[in-house]
Amino acid sequence: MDDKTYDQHRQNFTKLLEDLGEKPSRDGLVKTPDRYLQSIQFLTSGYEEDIPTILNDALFDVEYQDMVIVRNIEFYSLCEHHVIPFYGQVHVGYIPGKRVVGLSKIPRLVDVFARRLQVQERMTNQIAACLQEYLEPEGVGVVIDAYHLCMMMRGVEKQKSYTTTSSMHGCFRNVDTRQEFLKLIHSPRRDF
Ligand SMILES: Nc1nc2c(ncn2[C@@H]2O[C@H](COP(=O)(O)OP(=O)(O)OP(=O)(O)O)[C@@H](O)[C@H]2O)c(=O)[nH]1
Ligand SMILES: [Zn+2]
Repeated sequence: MDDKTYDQHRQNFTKLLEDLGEKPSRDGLVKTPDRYLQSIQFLTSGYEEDIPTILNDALFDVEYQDMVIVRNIEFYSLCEHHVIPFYGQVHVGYIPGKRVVGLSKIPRLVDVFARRLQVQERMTNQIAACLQEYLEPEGVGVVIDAYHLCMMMRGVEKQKSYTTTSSMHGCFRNVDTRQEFLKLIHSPRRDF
């Protein structure tokens, strides 16, 4: 964003604070428009990310034909309807074709799709489709459990309900593979 545009947003946000009944010139609020703009830029930085750069050649030829699962990947995203956070955990599984991906790249991809204005279903599909495209695995499964603050601190105000979405590609659409994946991601955490 260029300086002129940034300044315009700062003025608009200051006006919004004023219209909400605040005094933007008071101590605690003087820097708030800047803090807000920097924070919203970070929270939507996923648009700018380049997936090939993130994968950074971390695709390795390894002979392994069974399921790889990275579970409990925490994320924070923003609901596109209310611009209020939704947050939770992503569970990713895949069965490699010719190659495996560097494990850390999976949470990095999750953040690419989380740091945008999102709906949970789209985010789930985007993570699965991205892994399917770059890894060309036998199959991939993504499950997301998330709390939506727009359903908690406003709106229906339900504190305990959370939303689960899933996206299955390739062999993860087979009943047995899907069941194995779901069983593993829901099994209790083991100490080791
Ligand atoms: N499917 C889906 N819906 C979402 C997600 N995040 C928020 N929503 C819903 O988007 C809907 C927007 O509905 P509207 O009726 O236009 O908005 P609203 O009047 O603020 O709705 P309430 O939240 O019911 O007060 C709400 O039902 C939200 O719960 C999401 O990730 N996926
Ligand atoms: Zn919402």
